[in-house]
Amino acid sequence: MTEEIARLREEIDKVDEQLVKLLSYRLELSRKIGKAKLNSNVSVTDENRETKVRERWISNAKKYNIPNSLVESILPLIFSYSKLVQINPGEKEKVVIYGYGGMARSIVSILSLAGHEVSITGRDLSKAEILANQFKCVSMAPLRAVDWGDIIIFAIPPNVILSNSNELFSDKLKGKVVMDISSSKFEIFKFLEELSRKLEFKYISTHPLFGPIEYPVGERIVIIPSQTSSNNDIIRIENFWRKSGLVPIITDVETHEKAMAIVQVLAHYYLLGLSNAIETLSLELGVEYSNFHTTNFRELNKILKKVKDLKNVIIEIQKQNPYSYKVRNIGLEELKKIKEELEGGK
Ligand SMILES: C=C(O[C@@H]1C=C(C(=O)O)C=C[C@H]1O)C(=O)O
Repeated sequence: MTEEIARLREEIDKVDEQLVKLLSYRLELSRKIGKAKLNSNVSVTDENRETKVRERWISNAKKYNIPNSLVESILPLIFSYSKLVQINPGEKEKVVIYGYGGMARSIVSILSLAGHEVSITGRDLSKAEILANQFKCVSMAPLRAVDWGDIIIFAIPPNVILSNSNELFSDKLKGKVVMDISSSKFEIFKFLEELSRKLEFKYISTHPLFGPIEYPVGERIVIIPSQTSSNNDIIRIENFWRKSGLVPIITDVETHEKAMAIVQVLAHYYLLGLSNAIETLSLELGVEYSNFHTTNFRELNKILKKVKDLKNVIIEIQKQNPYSYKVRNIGLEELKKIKEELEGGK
């Protein structure tokens, strides 16, 4: 490395620190604005103000010779965190997260930031404790946690819920709101609705429409009411998620499964096929293609990598969704049609 590069990198390190410091200061100002809004009953999002801020960024970008696309990627993130620090959950809930995997982590990050009291539990308490320490919440043994909390979220795979229900669900859940986060609802919904009638808990099915990311600010979460959740329970949970920074979508099991048949089952089927075909073709043609990635292929590769990392979940969704068979048939038919079209019926 030349001396010049080393010196410039030192400069960059200083600039990076300034950037983080300024971001922190901007968030501090938002936090103060949030408090002032609370006292005057003004809502967190102010679209007119956001438009003005964006215009100022764009004109500054021009002045300092920065591409607009940089502003377009940074500013939405700044807005969402700026709004997140203004979030005051109003009613702070006592929330129990059962599980310590990627999705549990994602949900804990946003709930603790929004100021709820969060307790993490599960079979392996040392794992629960590690997650709890990361986000300044607590861990408790399962029975104690369920006794303590008002909202219980099972962030564990549906097959674990189904096969360990005797251990996981007890009459200690009576009167509490219980949610699961399974991707496919058909089987688990019926099972938990039945159980909620027996054990007298309020079952509200949910499905976060995001992967295991930290601080999923502004992402969507599906809410599916059951026969044991009242209108008031649904309003409470809708507010709970909204005020924690997510965007709730209320629907029913059937609509959810149909929508997931398209956005998950079909998309994953093609992506898995694409991933396998890439490997097969690369072997067949004897070509190492990694130096030839185009911009689109690079973006696609990021998605393919996620699909490979989550292969177990993806296969589970393919197995559970009631429309999977139909979806895959249509998927194949459409590929054939394109082939015929391209080859002129040859
Ligand atoms: C900080 C505010 O709250 C929100 C965040 C904004 C920002 O980060 O610039 C702008 C408008 C609001 O949607 C504000 O109202 O000024």
